[in-house]
Amino acid sequence: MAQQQTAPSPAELEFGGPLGTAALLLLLPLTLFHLLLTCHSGPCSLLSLPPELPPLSAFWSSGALLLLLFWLGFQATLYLLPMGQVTEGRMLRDKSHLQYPLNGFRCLGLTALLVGLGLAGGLPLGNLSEMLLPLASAATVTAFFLSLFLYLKSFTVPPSALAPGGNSGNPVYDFFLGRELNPRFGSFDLKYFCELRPGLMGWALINLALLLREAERQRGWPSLAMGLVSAFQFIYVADALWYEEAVLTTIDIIHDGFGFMLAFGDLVWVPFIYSLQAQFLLNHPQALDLPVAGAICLLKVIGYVIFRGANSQKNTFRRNPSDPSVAGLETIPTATGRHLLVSGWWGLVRHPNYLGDLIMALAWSLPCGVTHLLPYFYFFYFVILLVHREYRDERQCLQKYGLAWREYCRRVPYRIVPYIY
Ligand SMILES: NC(=O)C1=CN([C@@H]2O[C@H](COP(=O)(O)OP(=O)(O)OC[C@H]3O[C@@H](n4cnc5c(N)ncnc54)[C@H](OP(=O)(O)O)[C@@H]3O)[C@@H](O)[C@H]2O)C=CC1
Ligand SMILES: CC(C)CCC[C@@H](C)[C@H]1CC=C2C3=C(CC[C@@]21C)[C@@]1(C)CC[C@H](O)C(C)(C)[C@@H]1CC3
Repeated sequence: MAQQQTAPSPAELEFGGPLGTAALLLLLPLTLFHLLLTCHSGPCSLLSLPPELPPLSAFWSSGALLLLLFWLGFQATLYLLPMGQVTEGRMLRDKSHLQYPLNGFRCLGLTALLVGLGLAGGLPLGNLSEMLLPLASAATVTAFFLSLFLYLKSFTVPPSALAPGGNSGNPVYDFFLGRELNPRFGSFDLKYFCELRPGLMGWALINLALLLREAERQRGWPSLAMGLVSAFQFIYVADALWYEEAVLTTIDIIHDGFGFMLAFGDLVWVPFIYSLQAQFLLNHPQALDLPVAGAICLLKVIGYVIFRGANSQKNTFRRNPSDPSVAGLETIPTATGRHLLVSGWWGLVRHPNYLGDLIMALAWSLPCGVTHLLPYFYFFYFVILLVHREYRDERQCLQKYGLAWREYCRRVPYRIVPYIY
């Protein structure tokens, strides 16, 4: 029988409960626009207001909204193309499994091909770099309406389809966290689509537009710093789509509902905030020596090896514990029948994937030099996000695995950074 979903108690509410989430609903868009404006201002000071505000008309254009809707429709069409394999997600509370298409990398390839053809045909992609403000407004409005739709839709599904944490009964809190775990139209999975497609590829496209604009301004090649930032971040996007299946064992897919947090995160925060380093470099060019660039590349490789190794190891183990690549690892049995890895990457710290991601985040900021704080915004935000995420995950794992989780914490005492945290 399907297990009934009970509302979390006030002590279990996350992000500061209704008040905290109400504040975030306002603060997240404000931070976004503050950063976009600051990045384009001369002083580019993270801690003071941009010296002059553009007219209100600079924040909105119907052209930007149309472009955004076209992009979403285009990516949705690619998502629906019957290419590649289909895989099964984790067992749900009603004992069923959902099917997910694994065509993300091919969609990236097709998108790259069409953009390449467009550029060869004279597509002025660099112009996108001057449309970021109205595009970000259009994406914010879209994310808001999508979240409202998701919130209303969640009242039409059975309790077994709700996320463990998003049904407190408080409308603001539930709107923010998301009530339904896997909202779908037929086989079209809205959360899985948004998590990996329009935002991630949009981020890579914005970076490319900024790089092209910089190259145009310099009448030739982009700077080394811009080249490194764009290449590092493109690798991150391509990696996410190549290992698309691994997203099915992340917290976003297995635990969090689809609400404003993820809709805004996926469609707005990722493309417009994660491209801040490239935006900064277009407006504040930085010279980079080759040896420094080499050291930054090494840091990126170290981060990537840890990030990819840890995520793939956990994903393979969760999908097939007898796979030869993970079968020899030491594990702890839990009362749920699932085991916890206690050697390999997951024996180093309790969140080795966060460690690798943080190292990469630093490597994305360093090419921007050390004269400004703004390019490091992503790194500082990411430390806060991942520390908080780790804390949330620990709480959930303690609930899921009880004594076995305590034993894991005893055997692997550090959370993210060995011997430090
Ligand atoms: N760039 C960005 O903005 C962001 C990137 N990320 C990245 O996304 C990736 C996924 O992160 P996230 O979803 O937060 O968390 P994880 O992928 O680490 O998933 C956590 C889950 O993994 C399982 N798990 C934990 N420990 C073990 C163990 N020892 N053995 C086996 N399974 C274990 C548990 O689920 P269960 O036991 O139920 O399987 C736990 O709930 C990370 O690399 C992170 O850095 C995350 C957030 C933002
Ligand atoms: C601003 C809000 C308070 C928080 C928003 C958080 C979101 C931006 C992130 C939550 C988890 C994410 C993941 C990725 C992107 C950022 C968000 C949506 C991810 C798709 C990036 C690429 C990785 O390879 C991944 C492991 C697939 C990531 C999964 C989690």
